[in-house]
Amino acid sequence: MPGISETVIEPKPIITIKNLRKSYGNKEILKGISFDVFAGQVIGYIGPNGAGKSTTVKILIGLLSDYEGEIIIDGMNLKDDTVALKKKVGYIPENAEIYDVLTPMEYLYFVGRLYYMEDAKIEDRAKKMLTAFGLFENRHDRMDTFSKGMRQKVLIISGLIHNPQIVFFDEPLSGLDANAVIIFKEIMSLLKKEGKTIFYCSHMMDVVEKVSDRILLINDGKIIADGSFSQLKQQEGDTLEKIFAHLTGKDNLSSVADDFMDAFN
Ligand SMILES: Nc1ncnc2c1ncn2[C@@H]1O[C@H](COP(=O)(O)OP(=O)(O)OP(=O)(O)O)[C@@H](O)[C@H]1O
Repeated sequence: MPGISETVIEPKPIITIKNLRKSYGNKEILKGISFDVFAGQVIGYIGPNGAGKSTTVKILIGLLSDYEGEIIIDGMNLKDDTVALKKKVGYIPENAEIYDVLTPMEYLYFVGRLYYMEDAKIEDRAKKMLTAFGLFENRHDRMDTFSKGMRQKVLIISGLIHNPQIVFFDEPLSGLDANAVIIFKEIMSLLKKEGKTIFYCSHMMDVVEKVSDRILLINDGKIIADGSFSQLKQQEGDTLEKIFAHLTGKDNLSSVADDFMDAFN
């Protein structure tokens, strides 16, 4: 209608990272990273080995505090390190030190209580989640008798049990069997439907391609690509694997394999 101006509401970022730098000793790992993440986005965070993915995630969840730059999560400065902020965030690492003398139920009680959850809620969620992953029968077995994949499932549950708003997955599929990977992908899309923000680091390009709204590629401590899979595809190549190889300067991977095999000659 003429004369009436529409107010455009800009989406507010749930995570803002400004000029993030991190060094180990003299070696600079993150070289000034800046980006916003918006509520409900599924971010695929990819990059070569040693690029700085886990370092970024460890900073964002408050595990590493000696960084430069500014990080705001849901309006709170990460440096303030509040309990309120911790409750909003879930973290699922690749291989965590799990207290494996405990049983899954004991461990999940331990984790749930750290988030001030009520015991009845912990019991209910733990049982349902263990059942979904086929571990209900093992709920009172010590985890030092578990396979790698069984432990990883408990780890996934422990990162989600408090129903966090923002979830960081760092290569969470490590050791999971094919069925568990399917369940995991389904869980990811259900978490997304619930409006969770997901930050997902992985080398499994096919999964990243499918689940991410937006892909960030980090190489040598800098973000070198940022866009949806279809945007990256238009610019760089037809599969995420090829885009990854191209942008990280590794278009000649088969000759690298030839060089490796040459060692036998
Ligand atoms: N505690 C540490 N002390 C010294 N250097 C470290 C430490 N942790 C990581 N690094 C170094 O920081 C760099 C980035 O490591 P990071 O684990 O963030 O990489 P990544 O992208 O997650 O790699 P990957 O895909 O192999 O898991 C690597 O060179 C690694 O050696």
